[in-house]
Amino acid sequence: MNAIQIKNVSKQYKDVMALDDVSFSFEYGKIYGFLGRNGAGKSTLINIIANRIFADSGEILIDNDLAKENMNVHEKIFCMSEVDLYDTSLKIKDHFKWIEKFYNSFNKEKAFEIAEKFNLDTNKRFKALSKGYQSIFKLTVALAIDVPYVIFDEPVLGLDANHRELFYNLLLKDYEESENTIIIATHLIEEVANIIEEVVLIDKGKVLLQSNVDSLLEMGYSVSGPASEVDAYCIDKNVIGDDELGNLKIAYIIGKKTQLSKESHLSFANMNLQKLFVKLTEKGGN
Ligand SMILES: Nc1ncnc2c1ncn2[C@@H]1O[C@H](COP(=O)(O)OP(=O)(O)OP(=O)(O)O)[C@@H](O)[C@H]1O
Repeated sequence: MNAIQIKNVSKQYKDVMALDDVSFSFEYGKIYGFLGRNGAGKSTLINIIANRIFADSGEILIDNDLAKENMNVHEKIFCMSEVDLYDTSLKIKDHFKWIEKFYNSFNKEKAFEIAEKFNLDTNKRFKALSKGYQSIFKLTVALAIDVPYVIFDEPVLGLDANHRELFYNLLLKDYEESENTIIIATHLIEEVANIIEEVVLIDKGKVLLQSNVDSLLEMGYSVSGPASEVDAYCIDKNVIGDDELGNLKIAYIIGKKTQLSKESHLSFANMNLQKLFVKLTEKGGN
């Protein structure tokens, strides 16, 4: 079922076409990776879905209702983004009290529980938090709001590895319990590869690819071993990238695996999705 339908949406900033006739749908109850390089148009589309800015043309439907300036629709969506919408001089615990007044679906007790898991000091003022903890506060709010559509724009920027893992674990636990639609916009595919089911890849304002993760992984594979053997194996293959460490090499290949000889020292593994995306979006330079 199509939950969020994006129909022919365009948005131009002076000479930049941030979104160019974009059409696709986010289906109900899935976790999406909304991917693209810096400046691809991810935040622009999210801000249009969240009614923070308006498209020049096209429309967004949410559960078949037009989203533009429609409060009924927007009670179904929460968007955690980098934009600071919070009063920076307020203490975190007071933010939770305010948010509870504005959002029926905000569970304050749950927010305090999540804050404790992250060791977020709720007696501190927002402006006194480190950059990482400011992000954690915003994630905490998003995780404590139970709406059908939750959008995260670069959620783990500034978080250390432990806090990233904690965030992903909490997100997955919520998802399993609620089956809400979750959209994670990021340029770090490998970060989210283990938790997302579907990928929408956007580049220069256009959708390049929409696929489920399993199909993407089936597009190719990686081969590793002694550099000279990897090079020999790759001669007639579609290699999209490689990494070397001393005499060892790993190459990323699009296509089907071919049989290795018994004497071979090579081994196969999954495609690296980040390499695949770099390849798919590399035309046009940096
Ligand atoms: N308010 C604005 N004024 C002018 N240009 C803008 C504005 N907002 C976005 N753009 C431009 O539109 C394009 C898309 O930007 P957008 O922020 O949507 O990309 P993004 O995919 O979210 O990138 P990032 O991962 O770097 O956040 C970029 O070229 C950007 O410079």
